[in-house]
Amino acid sequence: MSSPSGTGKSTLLKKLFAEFPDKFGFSVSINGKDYHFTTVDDFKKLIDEKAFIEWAQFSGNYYGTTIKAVEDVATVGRTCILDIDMQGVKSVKNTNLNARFLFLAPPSVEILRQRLEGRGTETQESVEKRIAAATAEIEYSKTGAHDKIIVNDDLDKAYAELKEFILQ
Ligand SMILES: Nc1ncnc2c1ncn2[C@@H]1O[C@H](COP(=O)(O)OP(=O)(O)OP(=O)(O)O)[C@@H](O)[C@H]1O
Repeated sequence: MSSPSGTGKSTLLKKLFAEFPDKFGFSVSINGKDYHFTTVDDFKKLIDEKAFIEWAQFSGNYYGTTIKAVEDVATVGRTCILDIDMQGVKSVKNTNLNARFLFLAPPSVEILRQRLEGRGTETQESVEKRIAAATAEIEYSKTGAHDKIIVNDDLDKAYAELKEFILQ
């Protein structure tokens, strides 16, 4: 699942997890639990072995999602939902994971801006950064890279469409 920041992905996923607490999983948990720690050397080895769907380095620490972590979610009978951006979508497309791609789109860039500002979590600078990234994400979604595009205008309607796509 990918969407520009501020579109409403967390809002919708929260509803989904509340309604279906045992059906889904993430490759890493949101709250910092369930992380798998390893040494930097081992992490670099995994990069060389192309074990990661995506990885990044922030302030000297490495973070990443391995293909195996996603497969592990499936082996316990859950569906793994990945919260990824367009780079992540491209990376997943390069794996053998049997993935389906969903893009959650804002009704317009103007409304996205209102949501980001309304959430009260962003500085003016970070709003501009997110809007610039959103424009690229929206352009990418027009290339047919996703199996489904849901426009999050009305929350209940978007949630119904999300359930229909994800449970099929
Ligand atoms: N359909 C909707 N109509 C109006 N407001 C909405 C709708 N969906 C979500 N919002 C509001 O928009 C704001 C952004 O939503 P949310 O935090 O879920 O976005 P997000 O896509 O998860 O962003 P991020 O990727 O930055 O975490 C929130 O204040 C949320 O309440």
